[in-house]
Amino acid sequence: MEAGKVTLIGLVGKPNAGKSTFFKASTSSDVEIANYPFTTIGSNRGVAFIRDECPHKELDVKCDPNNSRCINGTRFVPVQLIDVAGLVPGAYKGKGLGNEFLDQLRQADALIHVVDASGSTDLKGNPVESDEHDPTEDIGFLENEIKMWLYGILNEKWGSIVKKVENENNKLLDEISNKYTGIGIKKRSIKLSLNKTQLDQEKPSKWNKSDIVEVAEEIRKQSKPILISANKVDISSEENIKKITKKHQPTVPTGAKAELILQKAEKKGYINYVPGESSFEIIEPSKITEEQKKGLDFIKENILDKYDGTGVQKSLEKTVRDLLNMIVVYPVEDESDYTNKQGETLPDAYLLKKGSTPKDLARKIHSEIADKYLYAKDAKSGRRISDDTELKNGDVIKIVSSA
Ligand SMILES: Nc1nc2c(ncn2[C@@H]2O[C@H](COP(=O)(O)OP(=O)(O)OP(=O)(O)O)[C@@H](O)[C@H]2O)c(=O)[nH]1
Repeated sequence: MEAGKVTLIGLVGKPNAGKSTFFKASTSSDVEIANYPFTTIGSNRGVAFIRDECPHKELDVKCDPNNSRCINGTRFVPVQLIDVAGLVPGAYKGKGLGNEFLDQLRQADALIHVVDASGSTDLKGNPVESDEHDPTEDIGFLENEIKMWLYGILNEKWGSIVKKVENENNKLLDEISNKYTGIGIKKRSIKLSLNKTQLDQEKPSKWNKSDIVEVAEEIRKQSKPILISANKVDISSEENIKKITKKHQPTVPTGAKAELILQKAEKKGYINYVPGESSFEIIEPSKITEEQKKGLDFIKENILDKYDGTGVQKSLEKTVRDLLNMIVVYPVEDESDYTNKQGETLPDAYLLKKGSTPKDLARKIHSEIADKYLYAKDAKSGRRISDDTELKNGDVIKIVSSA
């Protein structure tokens, strides 16, 4: 991921799986975070949030968040969500995945695949009798689409790749990286993928089609990891959820519609509810109708209690934390009181890859701060830390630079 770039999650799924519902439920919450200035970026782009325990509690200070929000000690750190439209099964065989689809796919760091776990819609999203369609079929097809798209890019130029490696002594890693630079796949991902396959990188002329496909699949896993959101849990059989979970990890059982209903009830002042939590509280029971009470009870019993929440927030957080391996770090300019130049306490929260060093954090803040980086301090202990220190989730760090 490039320095300074906001983490971008692509939302994909066949028509009718509940993608728009998931998108709306993740990006239009009316809880205080909604005042965030760029919650709606465009028709299909929005800001969603990852929760983290705000260090203000541990440090016993009052925070003034700038690039994020703090609600009752929970910091909501922004990520971008893009609703990737136009997924059609088998497209790669014919005219190829739609241009718009590919363009948005290129930008995404990871994907959440919203699957209709109830089996009530077929591969194209048309309604069928409940449970008639096997939802696990939907999973394989998306992975296959992306894999074959990546394979196609390599296969088209395979002859020249082989020549460059075997006749001109170029490295296979460099040659493959060149083919994928336009679609934003990092050399590091390709290196990991090639090593994983254990194919002979000096003799690509010996590779057959399935070897190239194997490499494409490894690159897919590294560069576009997928989380399955097994949606419509309220009308899905437990067996379907189990089948999907068995076929793909990670899978999160999700009730996107329930999440939206809870947020609406919160907006109307009927309940207290914060997205991601596994319970809500009815504010004034006399204000809601018997029907509404029944609906809320249904959500509590069949979704919140059973799956520990609606799964929308969990899907986003698992994608960022487990698939993208990210941590939250809090940079400050004055380590004695954890403030920036404006005197705001713990103003910013940044997402960084696990294994990031203080200099990576500097790069995320500003290229000039990175260029003129001198050293870093752990604000919690007040001690200077070495340049190769691996930052931890929740670290509060001061970067000293001559900028
Ligand atoms: N029972 C149930 N229905 C849901 C859930 N999430 C979405 N739906 C319904 O499924 C239908 C399709 O939802 P959308 O969010 O429009 O689906 P989509 O995937 O965006 O579909 P396209 O816009 O056609 O691509 C709607 O009637 C939703 O109300 C859920 O968790 N449970």
